[in-house]
This record gives sequence, structure tokens and C-alpha cells, in this order.
Amino acid sequence: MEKLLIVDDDIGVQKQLKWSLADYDVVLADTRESTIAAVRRHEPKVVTLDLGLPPDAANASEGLAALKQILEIAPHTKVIVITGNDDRTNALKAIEMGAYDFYQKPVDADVINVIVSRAFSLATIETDNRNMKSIVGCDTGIIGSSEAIDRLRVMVQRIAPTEITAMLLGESGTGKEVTAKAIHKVSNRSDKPFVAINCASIPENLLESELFGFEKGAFTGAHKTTLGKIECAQGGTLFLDEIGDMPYHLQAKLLRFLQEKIIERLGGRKEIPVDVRVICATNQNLEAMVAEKSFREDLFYRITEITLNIPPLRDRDEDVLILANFFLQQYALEYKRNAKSFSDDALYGLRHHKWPGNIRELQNKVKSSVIMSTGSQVTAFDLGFFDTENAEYELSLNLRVVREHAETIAIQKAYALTDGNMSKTSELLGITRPTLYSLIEKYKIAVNV
Ligand SMILES: Nc1ncnc2c1ncn2[C@@H]1O[C@H](COP(=O)(O)OP(=O)(O)OP(=O)(O)O)[C@@H](O)[C@H]1O
Repeated sequence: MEKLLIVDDDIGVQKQLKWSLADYDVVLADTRESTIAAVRRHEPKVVTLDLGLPPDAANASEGLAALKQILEIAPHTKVIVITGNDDRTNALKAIEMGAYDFYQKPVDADVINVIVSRAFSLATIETDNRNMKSIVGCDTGIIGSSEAIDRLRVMVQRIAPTEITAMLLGESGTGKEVTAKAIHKVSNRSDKPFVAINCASIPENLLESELFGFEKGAFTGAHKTTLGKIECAQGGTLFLDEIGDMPYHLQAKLLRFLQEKIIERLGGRKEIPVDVRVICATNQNLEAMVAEKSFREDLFYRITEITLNIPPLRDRDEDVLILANFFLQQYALEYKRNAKSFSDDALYGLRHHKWPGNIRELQNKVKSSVIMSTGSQVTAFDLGFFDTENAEYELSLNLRVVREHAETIAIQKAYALTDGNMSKTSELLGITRPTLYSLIEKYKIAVNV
């Protein structure tokens, strides 16, 4: 039986609703506090919520506050608000805040049954869709449920079976290599190698031999014939990351390989046929580089047969929690930790952080937080969100988190007030300098010491 939470402070109405909705496993609540506790404990897909809750039963303020909190804790919950029969204004306000539907008293068993059953159907479809999306993500390895990522996955599926040369554009850490791997994985080259090379991280004089390989004796130190990355990718896919950093003189050689599908190793005379699909990526403006003649125009057109834009994480909020949860499960398993979920303040911190380092930053934060975590919940403190001054922290009931957060904020404020004078900071805080230093180290507070 599906779990349904009924929130009403009138025992008569509670009974009537419970009786009308006998097909569900009903849980009852009559105040905002008991509602929130029931949402956390039972995770109902659907809630009927009377807006007139005590201590403000004559108005809707407490009911609307409960609605806001429910949707913060469990954003996918379908909340049906129940109002007095002339309170359309608050009903509409609730819909604006994210309630699924509203119903005006008096209770009619048939009507409320239809509304509740529709809410359950929709909740189930949405859950299935979300699960489907993660499964699609697992196929390609691209996790996320934002529209942008959905579109990217569709493009990956379309271009993978072709030989088209794709250019992946996006900031560092947005998932360009993950996308290149996805194209390889879905293509019919998937049982052959995927070889990645970062053109920016290899010194200019070594890049040529890294890519094309060399014959024994080609230069001092070339003791044996060595295959380059292109040959290593034979039959498979070569991912050229940071292609904008490819030295100009190498660009012509690369173009020849792309057009004629043959290479020559350094110091070699033999033309070697290669069957390699190429995917490139950059976060530079190649068109501008072409205009200023630091990137060859012919190569530019050869490698940008199709362009895929990968948006930064700050433009796809929906993906943050999905990725964070994915990494949490992954690292909890890897580091044998008990962490199963994020606390409310951690979720708040995750949602509101701007993620300049994109997914790589998110991944690192979750990884270290899982290692730091002591219980089944990862907290904002574990994630290193000490500076998020917000009301949402009040949601945390974990005393350690509350104390550590308060101490961090107090130290930061005192430090700022005293212009970074450590003696005055400790005096203001009423602690000794050694204690101040140890707290600064413990909470990893950025100060000039
Ligand atoms: N959609 C995604 N799903 C799962 N993991 C992802 C996703 N996007 C990125 N990651 C992870 O984030 C990290 C950075 O991704 P990736 O290396 O693909 O980014 P990039 O854009 O190629 O970065 P750079 O430009 O710095 O090379 C990797 O550890 C990767 O596994």
C-alpha cells in the first residue's frame, strides 16, 4: 500500500479523510513539526496539507511554511493543499510555491480520491523517469537529468555510430573527456582502445613523438621503436584534449593524418595506415585563434564537423544533487564508509555553491566529505561549507554541525573585525591564541598566519 500523509489539526476531518482514503497506508500529523518529522520518517509520495495549522489555525502562514519545508526536504513530494471553501488566494499561493493541487473543504470522498490517486500516478511516473534517466546515464557514463545533459546524451547516441569528427566545447571539469568516452562506448569501436592525450600537458618538443611514435635511433635516447598514441588507438578512438595548445608546426602533420589516415613515425620512412576516430576538445576560442593565425583554418574545419557544447555545472542546478548522490554512493563503497545521504545543511550548501571548478570540484568535495564523515549522513561541515550564512542551517539538528558552524562564523567575523590581528581576534573571542590557532587549523579557515 502507498504511504499517504494527512496533515490536519481537526480530529474530525482527519478521521473523515482517513476513512475516505482507505486504500492508502495513512500517516497522520497535526502540526508543522509533526509533519516535517513524518516526511523525514515515512517519505510519503503524496501529502494532503490543511493550510490552517496551529498556532495560526485561522490563517495559512503555518501551513504555507510547512509546505515550503516539505518541498525543501523532499522536492518531488506531491502536496495537495486543503483550504477553507473561500480561501482561493492562499490555495493559489500554495500552487505558486510548488504544491501539486488544491482542494476546498468540505471533503467529498469521491473527489479527494480522484485527486490523490492522480497525484500518486504522477509521482510514480516521475520516479520511473528519473530512474530511467540514471540508467541512460549508466549506459553512456554521463550522469545528469538536466535538459542540457539529455540533449547531450541524444547527440552522443546519434553521432557515435558515424565517423564524424566531434569537437567538445566546455570549461575545465565539465565532462568533456566523459563525453568523448561515451561516444567511444556507444560506437562500434567500443571493443578497441580509447586513448586520450592532453596537448597542453606535454612539452612541445615531446608532443610529436607522443602522438606519432618514433623509430629506434630517431634521436638521442630513442633506444627502441615506440608506438605513438595514434597507433595505440588503432581501430578505436583518439581523444585530443586541449587541441588549442597544439603547436602550429604539428597542426599540418595532424591534418595529414586526419585526411589521409596515414602516419609516419619520427625517423621512419614507412607510411603506416591507421584507422582511428578522432574527438577533440578545447576551452579556448579556436575561431579567434584562426583569425589571429595561431590555429590553422583547414585543421579547424576538419575537426569541427560537429560541435557539442557542454554547459558548466552552475547552469544546470538539477544535476548537482544527482551527481553528488552518485559520487556519495561511489566513494562510500570505495572507502568503506557508512555515509548514505546528505544532511539538510549539506544539501543546502550543495545547491547554493557556484561550482567554479565544475564537476571535478563537486567530485573532490564529495570524496573528501565521505572520507571525513563519521555517521550515515554527510554534513555541510564535512563538505567544507563553513561560510554559508543562511537560515537553512537552523534545519540541522546535529549539535556538532551547529557548534562547528557557529564557531567558524564567529572566528571569521572576529578576524575580519580586527583586520586579521590574531591577538585581538583571540581576545575578542575570549580564547587563548593557541586555542585560536588550533580551531583555525581544525576548521581549515583561510587566514594569513
Ligand atoms: N556527466 C558526468 N557524469 C559523471 N561524472 C562526470 C560527468 N561529468 C564529469 N564527470 C567527472 O568529473 C571529472 C571531470 O570530468 P572530465 O575530465 O570529463 O572533464 P573535462 O571537461 O574533460 O576537464 P578538463 O578540461 O580539465 O580536461 C571526471 O572525474 C569525471 O569522471
